[in-house]
Amino acid sequence: MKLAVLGAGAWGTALAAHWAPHHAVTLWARNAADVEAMRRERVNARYLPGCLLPDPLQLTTDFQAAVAAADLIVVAVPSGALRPTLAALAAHPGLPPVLWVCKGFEPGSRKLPHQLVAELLPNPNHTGVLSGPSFAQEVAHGYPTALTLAAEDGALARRLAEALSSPRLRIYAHDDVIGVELGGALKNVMAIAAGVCDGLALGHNARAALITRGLAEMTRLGVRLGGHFETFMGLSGLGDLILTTTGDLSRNRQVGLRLARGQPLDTILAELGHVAEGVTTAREVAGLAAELGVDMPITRAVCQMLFEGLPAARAVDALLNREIKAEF
Ligand SMILES: NC(=O)C1=CN([C@@H]2O[C@H](COP(=O)(O)OP(=O)(O)OC[C@H]3O[C@@H](n4cnc5c(N)ncnc54)[C@H](O)[C@@H]3O)[C@@H](O)[C@H]2O)C=CC1
Ligand SMILES: O=C(CO)COP(=O)(O)O
Repeated sequence: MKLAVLGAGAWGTALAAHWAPHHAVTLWARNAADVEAMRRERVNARYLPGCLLPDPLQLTTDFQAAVAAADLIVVAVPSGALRPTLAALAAHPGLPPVLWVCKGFEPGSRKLPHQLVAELLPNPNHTGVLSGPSFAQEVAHGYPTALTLAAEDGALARRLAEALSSPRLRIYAHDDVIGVELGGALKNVMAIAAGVCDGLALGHNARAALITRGLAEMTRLGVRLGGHFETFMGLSGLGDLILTTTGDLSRNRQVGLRLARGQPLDTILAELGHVAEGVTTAREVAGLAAELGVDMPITRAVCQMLFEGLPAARAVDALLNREIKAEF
Protein backbone atom coordinates (compact mmCIF):
# COMPACT_ATOMS: atom_id res chain seq x y z
CA MET A 1 0.00 0.00 0.00
CA LYS A 2 1.18 3.58 -0.67
CA LEU A 3 0.69 5.64 2.51
CA ALA A 4 0.93 9.37 3.03
CA VAL A 5 1.29 10.29 6.72
CA LEU A 6 0.51 13.99 7.17
CA GLY A 7 2.16 15.58 10.19
CA ALA A 8 5.62 14.76 11.52
CA GLY A 9 5.19 15.14 15.26
CA ALA A 10 5.89 12.23 17.60
CA TRP A 11 2.89 10.16 16.49
CA GLY A 12 3.02 10.74 12.73
CA THR A 13 6.75 10.01 12.72
CA ALA A 14 6.36 6.84 14.82
CA LEU A 15 3.57 5.44 12.64
CA ALA A 16 5.44 6.28 9.43
CA ALA A 17 8.62 4.65 10.77
CA HIS A 18 6.69 1.57 11.92
CA TRP A 19 4.93 1.09 8.59
CA ALA A 20 7.89 1.92 6.34
CA PRO A 21 9.27 -1.66 6.22
CA HIS A 22 5.83 -2.97 5.16
CA HIS A 23 4.45 -0.25 2.86
CA ALA A 24 5.67 2.60 0.63
CA VAL A 25 5.40 5.42 3.16
CA THR A 26 5.84 9.18 2.67
CA LEU A 27 5.90 11.39 5.75
CA TRP A 28 4.83 14.99 5.11
CA ALA A 29 5.94 17.85 7.38
CA ARG A 30 5.19 21.52 6.90
CA ASN A 31 8.63 22.72 7.98
CA ALA A 32 11.33 22.45 5.28
CA ALA A 33 14.22 22.73 7.75
CA ASP A 34 12.82 19.83 9.81
CA VAL A 35 12.50 17.67 6.69
CA GLU A 36 16.05 18.52 5.61
CA ALA A 37 17.37 17.60 9.07
CA MET A 38 15.39 14.32 9.12
CA ARG A 39 16.70 13.39 5.67
CA ARG A 40 20.27 14.11 6.75
CA GLU A 41 20.23 12.56 10.23
CA ARG A 42 17.53 9.89 9.75
CA VAL A 43 15.98 10.90 13.07
CA ASN A 44 13.24 13.35 14.11
CA ALA A 45 15.35 15.03 16.77
CA ARG A 46 12.69 17.49 17.87
CA TYR A 47 9.65 15.23 18.26
CA LEU A 48 10.91 11.63 18.41
CA PRO A 49 14.56 11.61 19.47
CA GLY A 50 16.35 8.27 19.67
CA CYS A 51 14.25 6.50 17.00
CA LEU A 52 16.03 5.76 13.73
CA LEU A 53 13.95 6.47 10.61
CA PRO A 54 14.14 3.43 8.30
CA ASP A 55 15.85 4.04 4.94
CA PRO A 56 12.79 3.38 2.75
CA LEU A 57 10.80 6.12 4.56
CA GLN A 58 10.35 9.11 2.22
CA LEU A 59 10.20 12.62 3.67
CA THR A 60 8.64 15.59 1.94
CA THR A 61 7.20 19.09 2.31
CA ASP A 62 5.24 18.67 -0.93
CA PHE A 63 1.67 18.13 0.30
CA GLN A 64 0.12 17.77 -3.16
CA ALA A 65 2.66 15.20 -4.35
CA ALA A 66 2.37 13.13 -1.15
CA VAL A 67 -1.42 13.05 -1.40
CA ALA A 68 -1.52 12.42 -5.17
CA ALA A 69 0.69 9.34 -4.89
CA ALA A 70 -1.14 7.77 -1.93
CA ASP A 71 -3.79 5.09 -1.77
CA LEU A 72 -4.32 5.76 1.95
CA ILE A 73 -3.90 9.03 3.84
CA VAL A 74 -3.21 9.13 7.58
CA VAL A 75 -3.74 12.56 9.10
CA ALA A 76 -1.48 12.86 12.16
CA VAL A 77 -1.71 16.54 13.05
CA PRO A 78 -3.19 17.64 16.42
CA SER A 79 -6.95 18.31 16.65
CA GLY A 80 -6.37 22.06 16.46
CA ALA A 81 -4.73 21.65 13.03
CA LEU A 82 -7.23 19.17 11.62
CA ARG A 83 -9.53 21.72 9.92
CA PRO A 84 -6.88 23.34 7.68
CA THR A 85 -5.39 19.94 6.86
CA LEU A 86 -8.78 18.51 5.84
CA ALA A 87 -9.55 21.66 3.86
CA ALA A 88 -6.29 21.19 1.92
CA LEU A 89 -7.18 17.53 1.31
CA ALA A 90 -10.69 18.41 0.17
CA ALA A 91 -9.26 20.44 -2.71
CA HIS A 92 -7.63 17.28 -4.02
CA PRO A 93 -9.49 15.34 -6.74
CA GLY A 94 -10.00 11.57 -6.35
CA LEU A 95 -9.08 11.39 -2.68
CA PRO A 96 -8.27 7.87 -1.38
CA PRO A 97 -9.53 6.70 2.08
CA VAL A 98 -8.51 9.01 4.94
CA LEU A 99 -7.74 8.02 8.55
CA TRP A 100 -7.14 10.42 11.43
CA VAL A 101 -5.25 9.68 14.64
CA CYS A 102 -5.71 12.85 16.70
CA LYS A 103 -7.37 12.62 20.12
CA GLY A 104 -9.35 15.69 20.97
CA PHE A 105 -12.04 18.23 20.15
CA GLU A 106 -11.48 21.14 17.81
CA PRO A 107 -10.64 24.07 20.13
CA GLY A 108 -13.51 26.55 20.25
CA SER A 109 -16.10 24.60 18.25
CA ARG A 110 -16.64 21.54 20.50
CA LYS A 111 -16.49 19.41 17.37
CA LEU A 112 -15.03 15.92 17.14
CA PRO A 113 -12.84 14.99 14.16
CA HIS A 114 -15.58 13.01 12.38
CA GLN A 115 -17.77 16.13 12.43
CA LEU A 116 -15.03 18.14 10.70
CA VAL A 117 -14.55 15.30 8.23
CA ALA A 118 -18.28 15.30 7.44
CA GLU A 119 -18.18 19.07 7.00
CA LEU A 120 -15.08 19.24 4.83
CA LEU A 121 -14.37 16.04 2.89
CA PRO A 122 -16.29 15.12 -0.25
CA ASN A 123 -16.60 11.43 0.68
CA PRO A 124 -16.83 11.06 4.48
CA ASN A 125 -17.92 7.42 4.06
CA HIS A 126 -14.41 6.61 2.96
CA THR A 127 -12.83 7.57 6.29
CA GLY A 128 -12.05 6.28 9.78
CA VAL A 129 -10.22 6.81 13.05
CA LEU A 130 -7.21 4.92 14.44
CA SER A 131 -6.85 5.11 18.23
CA GLY A 132 -5.90 3.14 21.34
CA PRO A 133 -3.09 2.78 23.89
CA SER A 134 0.07 3.65 21.97
CA PHE A 135 2.99 5.75 23.10
CA ALA A 136 4.77 6.92 19.95
CA GLN A 137 8.21 5.96 21.27
CA GLU A 138 7.12 2.35 21.92
CA VAL A 139 5.50 1.95 18.49
CA ALA A 140 8.58 3.41 16.81
CA HIS A 141 10.79 0.89 18.64
CA GLY A 142 8.53 -2.01 17.66
CA TYR A 143 7.13 -2.79 21.13
CA PRO A 144 3.91 -4.85 20.95
CA THR A 145 0.86 -2.60 20.64
CA ALA A 146 -2.87 -3.11 20.00
CA LEU A 147 -5.11 -0.44 18.46
CA THR A 148 -8.68 0.06 17.25
CA LEU A 149 -9.59 1.25 13.76
CA ALA A 150 -13.19 2.41 13.48
CA ALA A 151 -15.12 3.35 10.36
CA GLU A 152 -18.84 3.64 9.59
CA ASP A 153 -18.12 1.29 6.72
CA GLY A 154 -17.34 -1.98 8.52
CA ALA A 155 -15.75 -3.54 5.42
CA LEU A 156 -13.36 -0.58 5.10
CA ALA A 157 -12.43 -0.83 8.81
CA ARG A 158 -11.68 -4.53 8.39
CA ARG A 159 -9.65 -4.05 5.20
CA LEU A 160 -7.55 -1.22 6.67
CA ALA A 161 -7.06 -2.99 10.03
CA GLU A 162 -5.66 -5.98 8.14
CA ALA A 163 -3.48 -3.86 5.86
CA LEU A 164 -2.00 -1.71 8.64
CA SER A 165 -1.40 -4.48 11.19
CA SER A 166 2.14 -5.81 11.47
CA PRO A 167 3.74 -8.60 13.54
CA ARG A 168 4.13 -6.04 16.39
CA LEU A 169 1.02 -3.90 15.78
CA ARG A 170 -2.32 -5.65 16.11
CA ILE A 171 -5.27 -3.57 14.91
CA TYR A 172 -8.88 -4.46 15.71
CA ALA A 173 -11.73 -3.29 13.45
CA HIS A 174 -14.74 -1.46 14.90
CA ASP A 175 -17.69 0.60 13.67
CA ASP A 176 -18.23 2.99 16.61
CA VAL A 177 -16.40 6.06 15.32
CA ILE A 178 -17.87 8.42 17.95
CA GLY A 179 -17.11 6.09 20.86
CA VAL A 180 -13.53 5.53 19.70
CA GLU A 181 -12.92 9.26 19.22
CA LEU A 182 -14.42 10.13 22.60
CA GLY A 183 -12.39 7.53 24.47
CA GLY A 184 -9.17 8.98 23.05
CA ALA A 185 -10.17 12.57 23.76
CA LEU A 186 -11.59 12.12 27.26
CA LYS A 187 -8.79 9.94 28.62
CA ASN A 188 -6.41 12.87 28.09
CA VAL A 189 -8.34 14.89 30.68
CA MET A 190 -8.16 11.96 33.11
CA ALA A 191 -4.41 11.64 32.46
CA ILE A 192 -3.98 15.24 33.63
CA ALA A 193 -6.00 14.43 36.76
CA ALA A 194 -3.92 11.31 37.41
CA GLY A 195 -0.72 13.33 37.07
CA VAL A 196 -2.02 15.70 39.74
CA CYS A 197 -2.96 12.74 41.96
CA ASP A 198 0.51 11.19 41.71
CA GLY A 199 2.27 14.56 41.82
CA LEU A 200 0.65 15.15 45.19
CA ALA A 201 1.66 11.60 46.26
CA LEU A 202 -1.92 10.70 47.17
CA GLY A 203 -1.24 6.96 46.93
CA HIS A 204 -2.36 3.92 44.96
CA ASN A 205 -5.90 3.90 46.38
CA ALA A 206 -6.52 7.40 45.13
CA ARG A 207 -5.19 6.62 41.68
CA ALA A 208 -7.36 3.50 41.36
CA ALA A 209 -10.39 5.53 42.45
CA LEU A 210 -9.58 8.26 39.97
CA ILE A 211 -9.17 5.85 37.04
CA THR A 212 -12.43 4.07 37.87
CA ARG A 213 -14.49 7.20 38.41
CA GLY A 214 -12.79 8.74 35.38
CA LEU A 215 -13.99 5.83 33.27
CA ALA A 216 -17.52 6.31 34.69
CA GLU A 217 -17.37 9.98 33.74
CA MET A 218 -16.04 9.26 30.22
CA THR A 219 -18.74 6.65 29.65
CA ARG A 220 -21.52 8.91 30.95
CA LEU A 221 -20.74 11.63 28.42
CA GLY A 222 -19.72 9.19 25.71
CA VAL A 223 -22.98 7.25 25.72
CA ARG A 224 -24.95 10.50 25.86
CA LEU A 225 -23.14 11.64 22.70
CA GLY A 226 -23.91 8.39 20.88
CA GLY A 227 -20.89 6.17 21.65
CA HIS A 228 -21.47 2.52 22.60
CA PHE A 229 -20.98 1.57 26.25
CA GLU A 230 -18.71 -1.38 25.41
CA THR A 231 -16.40 0.81 23.32
CA PHE A 232 -15.38 2.61 26.52
CA MET A 233 -14.39 -0.78 28.01
CA GLY A 234 -12.13 -1.49 25.02
CA LEU A 235 -8.69 -0.48 23.79
CA SER A 236 -9.63 3.06 22.79
CA GLY A 237 -11.37 3.70 26.14
CA LEU A 238 -10.18 1.81 29.20
CA GLY A 239 -7.01 0.66 27.41
CA ASP A 240 -5.82 4.16 26.63
CA LEU A 241 -7.05 5.43 30.00
CA ILE A 242 -4.85 2.90 31.83
CA LEU A 243 -1.85 3.72 29.64
CA THR A 244 -1.92 7.47 30.02
CA THR A 245 -3.01 7.69 33.66
CA THR A 246 -0.12 5.44 34.70
CA GLY A 247 2.63 5.88 32.08
CA ASP A 248 5.08 8.74 32.48
CA LEU A 249 5.52 8.99 28.69
CA SER A 250 2.06 10.64 28.61
CA ARG A 251 2.37 14.38 27.98
CA ASN A 252 -1.06 14.92 29.55
CA ARG A 253 0.03 13.09 32.69
CA GLN A 254 3.15 15.28 32.71
CA VAL A 255 0.93 18.37 32.67
CA GLY A 256 -0.81 17.08 35.82
CA LEU A 257 2.46 16.19 37.57
CA ARG A 258 3.67 19.76 37.01
CA LEU A 259 0.36 21.33 38.03
CA ALA A 260 0.73 19.50 41.33
CA ARG A 261 4.12 21.22 41.76
CA GLY A 262 2.38 24.57 41.32
CA GLN A 263 3.88 25.41 37.91
CA PRO A 264 1.82 27.86 35.82
CA LEU A 265 0.16 26.39 32.71
CA ASP A 266 2.09 28.62 30.28
CA THR A 267 5.40 27.40 31.65
CA ILE A 268 4.26 23.77 31.61
CA LEU A 269 3.19 23.93 27.95
CA ALA A 270 6.32 25.83 26.88
CA GLU A 271 8.59 23.27 28.55
CA LEU A 272 6.63 20.27 27.25
CA GLY A 273 7.35 21.15 23.61
CA HIS A 274 4.55 18.82 22.43
CA VAL A 275 0.80 19.05 22.24
CA ALA A 276 -1.17 18.01 25.37
CA GLU A 277 -4.67 17.67 23.91
CA GLY A 278 -6.28 17.25 27.35
CA VAL A 279 -5.79 20.95 28.08
CA THR A 280 -8.08 22.22 25.32
CA THR A 281 -10.31 19.15 25.51
CA ALA A 282 -11.00 19.77 29.22
CA ARG A 283 -12.41 23.20 28.41
CA GLU A 284 -14.50 21.98 25.48
CA VAL A 285 -15.82 18.97 27.40
CA ALA A 286 -16.69 20.96 30.54
CA GLY A 287 -18.73 23.34 28.37
CA LEU A 288 -20.43 20.51 26.51
CA ALA A 289 -21.23 18.59 29.72
CA ALA A 290 -22.73 21.71 31.33
CA GLU A 291 -24.86 22.30 28.24
CA LEU A 292 -26.11 18.69 28.22
CA GLY A 293 -26.54 18.43 31.99
CA VAL A 294 -23.99 15.58 32.27
CA ASP A 295 -22.15 15.49 35.60
CA MET A 296 -18.35 15.49 35.05
CA PRO A 297 -16.76 16.47 38.37
CA ILE A 298 -13.21 15.36 37.53
CA THR A 299 -13.24 17.29 34.25
CA ARG A 300 -14.57 20.36 36.10
CA ALA A 301 -11.80 20.08 38.68
CA VAL A 302 -9.17 19.78 35.93
CA CYS A 303 -10.55 22.94 34.28
CA GLN A 304 -10.47 24.84 37.58
CA MET A 305 -6.82 23.87 38.10
CA LEU A 306 -5.84 24.67 34.50
CA PHE A 307 -7.73 27.89 33.92
CA GLU A 308 -8.90 29.31 37.25
CA GLY A 309 -5.76 28.87 39.34
CA LEU A 310 -7.37 26.48 41.83
CA PRO A 311 -4.50 24.88 43.79
CA ALA A 312 -4.31 21.12 43.17
CA ALA A 313 -4.74 20.18 46.85
CA ARG A 314 -7.94 22.22 47.08
CA ALA A 315 -9.33 20.61 43.93
CA VAL A 316 -8.75 17.18 45.48
CA ASP A 317 -10.49 18.19 48.73
CA ALA A 318 -13.47 19.52 46.82
CA LEU A 319 -13.78 16.30 44.77
CA LEU A 320 -13.57 14.04 47.82
CA ASN A 321 -16.03 15.99 49.91
CA ARG A 322 -18.94 16.21 47.51
CA GLU A 323 -22.33 14.92 48.59
CA ILE A 324 -22.37 11.11 49.00
CA LYS A 325 -24.28 9.37 46.20
CA ALA A 326 -24.95 5.94 44.67
CA GLU A 327 -22.02 4.47 42.70
CA PHE A 328 -24.14 3.50 39.65
N1 LIG B 1 2.49 10.95 20.76
C1 LIG B 1 1.74 9.90 20.99
O1 LIG B 1 2.17 8.95 21.66
C2 LIG B 1 0.36 9.81 20.44
C3 LIG B 1 -0.31 10.94 19.97
N2 LIG B 1 -1.59 10.84 19.51
C4 LIG B 1 -2.31 11.99 19.02
O2 LIG B 1 -1.78 12.38 17.75
C5 LIG B 1 -1.92 13.79 17.56
C6 LIG B 1 -0.56 14.38 17.22
O3 LIG B 1 0.25 14.19 18.37
P1 LIG B 1 1.83 14.22 18.35
O4 LIG B 1 2.35 13.87 17.01
O5 LIG B 1 2.26 13.39 19.47
O6 LIG B 1 2.09 15.76 18.66
P2 LIG B 1 3.50 16.53 18.72
O7 LIG B 1 3.31 17.66 19.64
O8 LIG B 1 4.60 15.57 18.95
O9 LIG B 1 3.65 17.10 17.23
C7 LIG B 1 2.67 17.91 16.64
C8 LIG B 1 3.01 18.00 15.17
O10 LIG B 1 1.94 18.61 14.48
C9 LIG B 1 2.49 19.58 13.60
N3 LIG B 1 1.49 20.59 13.32
C10 LIG B 1 0.88 21.43 14.19
N4 LIG B 1 0.04 22.22 13.50
C11 LIG B 1 0.10 21.85 12.20
C12 LIG B 1 -0.53 22.28 11.01
N5 LIG B 1 -1.42 23.26 11.00
N6 LIG B 1 -0.20 21.66 9.85
C13 LIG B 1 0.68 20.68 9.84
N7 LIG B 1 1.33 20.21 10.93
C14 LIG B 1 1.02 20.81 12.09
C15 LIG B 1 3.71 20.12 14.34
O11 LIG B 1 4.59 20.76 13.45
C16 LIG B 1 4.26 18.83 14.88
O12 LIG B 1 5.03 18.18 13.91
C17 LIG B 1 -2.52 14.33 18.88
O13 LIG B 1 -3.89 14.48 18.71
C18 LIG B 1 -2.22 13.23 19.89
O14 LIG B 1 -3.19 13.20 20.93
C19 LIG B 1 -2.22 9.64 19.45
C20 LIG B 1 -1.59 8.50 19.88
C21 LIG B 1 -0.27 8.50 20.41
O1 LIG C 1 -2.56 9.06 23.41
C1 LIG C 1 -1.47 8.68 23.76
C2 LIG C 1 -1.13 7.26 23.92
O2 LIG C 1 -2.17 6.42 23.55
C3 LIG C 1 -0.42 9.66 24.09
O3 LIG C 1 -0.83 10.35 25.21
P1 LIG C 1 -0.26 11.80 25.53
O4 LIG C 1 -0.77 12.70 24.43
O5 LIG C 1 -0.76 12.14 26.88
O6 LIG C 1 1.24 11.68 25.49
